Amino acid sequence: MNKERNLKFGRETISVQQARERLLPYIKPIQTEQVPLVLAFGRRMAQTIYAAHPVPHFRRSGVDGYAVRAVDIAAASAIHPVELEVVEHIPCGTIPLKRVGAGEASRIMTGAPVPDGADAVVMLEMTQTQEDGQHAADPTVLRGSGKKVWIKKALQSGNNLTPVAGEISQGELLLSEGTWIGAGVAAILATFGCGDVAVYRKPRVAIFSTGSELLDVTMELEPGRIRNSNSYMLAAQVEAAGGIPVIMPALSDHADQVQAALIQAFESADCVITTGGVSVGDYDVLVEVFGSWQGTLLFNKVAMRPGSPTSAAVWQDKLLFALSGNPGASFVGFELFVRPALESMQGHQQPCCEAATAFLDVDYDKGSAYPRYVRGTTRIENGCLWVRPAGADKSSIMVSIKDADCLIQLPAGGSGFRRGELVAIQMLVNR
Ligand SMILES: Nc1nc2c(c(=O)[nH]1)N[C@H]1C(S)=C(S)[C@@H](COP(=O)(O)OP(=O)(O)OC[C@H]3O[C@@H](n4cnc5c(N)ncnc54)[C@H](O)[C@@H]3O)O[C@H]1N2
Ligand code: MOO
Ligand SMILES: [Mg+2]
Repeated sequence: MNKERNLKFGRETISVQQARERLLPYIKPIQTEQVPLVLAFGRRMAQTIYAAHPVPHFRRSGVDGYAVRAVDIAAASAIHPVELEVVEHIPCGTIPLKRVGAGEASRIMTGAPVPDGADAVVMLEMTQTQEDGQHAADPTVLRGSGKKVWIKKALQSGNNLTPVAGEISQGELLLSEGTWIGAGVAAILATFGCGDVAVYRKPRVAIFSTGSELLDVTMELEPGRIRNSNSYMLAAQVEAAGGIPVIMPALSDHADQVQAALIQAFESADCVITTGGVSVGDYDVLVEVFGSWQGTLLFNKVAMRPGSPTSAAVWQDKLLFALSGNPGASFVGFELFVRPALESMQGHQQPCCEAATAFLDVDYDKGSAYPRYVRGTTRIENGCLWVRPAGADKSSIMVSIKDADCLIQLPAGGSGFRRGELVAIQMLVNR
């Protein structure tokens, strides 16, 4: 066997876990940048946020009603309402000027500061005033003080108000570095006045496809040729993982030219992906490239189906992922290796999400020498999660990828799996 064939066939098979471990030393947080809050959605925090003030920072009424002293209305009921004198009206955004004393109440709106002296707020519906019936027509009728209100319900001290720091204490750790900025995080950042946010820069990912059968997306079909779908599929995956995809021009068939093109791409890319050309075929150019790779080859065979020829290498501390050409294998290879790497670069602390379990919805008869990662579709029935293959799950099949919301992780060996068995699944962001 000549040297070249040795390279193609003499591959050391390692597990998915071992492959991830080999990648780890090269996955480093990317630079950070300040962006306006509205442009930070979907990015990851590059700063830690502690509460600069308590929330709420004033005792906040939870209802529209009357701020009272609970002790004054302890005997109140619908039959025996307790009469109080209204001393003030407190809309939201104002500061109460009067203390609520014995026998007194202040009319207050939801979200307004509860006045000193008061320790509960009675809902409007549990009260009655002389003007009830008029105020719908004239909302200013009750604005002043010196009116009476009758309270028809007793309350405990603290009812219907949130104390200072009832939600968040000053100094509390709110958002750790690496937190993904979604709706809830955006609300916290806005609450604490973070108009600009430090986030990790989006990694630029160059995507190359290989193979002289490939036509560009706008080209007419020709006999024996297909359109390049993997580059666009991978670009969508890169974007979903927070990166900036850059679809690169077609590579030539010559290993030295391919190596030069890849190395050049690293000048502006944080990471490079190739698809195709990693198996044992005559024209599998990446194999040849890795035979004379000027950087480090990390692995070139992983115990997994699909995508066993998935390879990875390093060029000057940056990662090159060489995914299989078969669309299913390319998709899965990205999810297992590239997505976690891109997310780690953006500060994600646990990018390899833990598997959940689901009941298998159909028999799955194929055993496998390697663990399988089957594209799956989940459904919930009576509160239980069921999963079935998204469609034909051969590595060469592209059309079922769109229906996958998870990868079903089937262990190696055995003669298949029966409907109703519990299987591990890894959720995807694919739909
Ligand atoms: N004799 C063997 N043959 C194969 C083996 C093996 O071990 N021995 N492994 C099989 C496995 S497993 C896989 S996976 C594939 C890997 O193939 P490559 O990574 O070398 O990819 P190509 O040969 O370039 O293409 C395979 C297939 O995918 C289509 N393809 C490639 N690029 C694209 C693209 N950008 N968009 C759409 N489709 C693409 C290509 O036309 C081929 O049909 O090898 C098996 N063979
Ligand atoms: O490694 Mo493959 O199983 O055809 O994708
Ligand atoms: Mg091939």
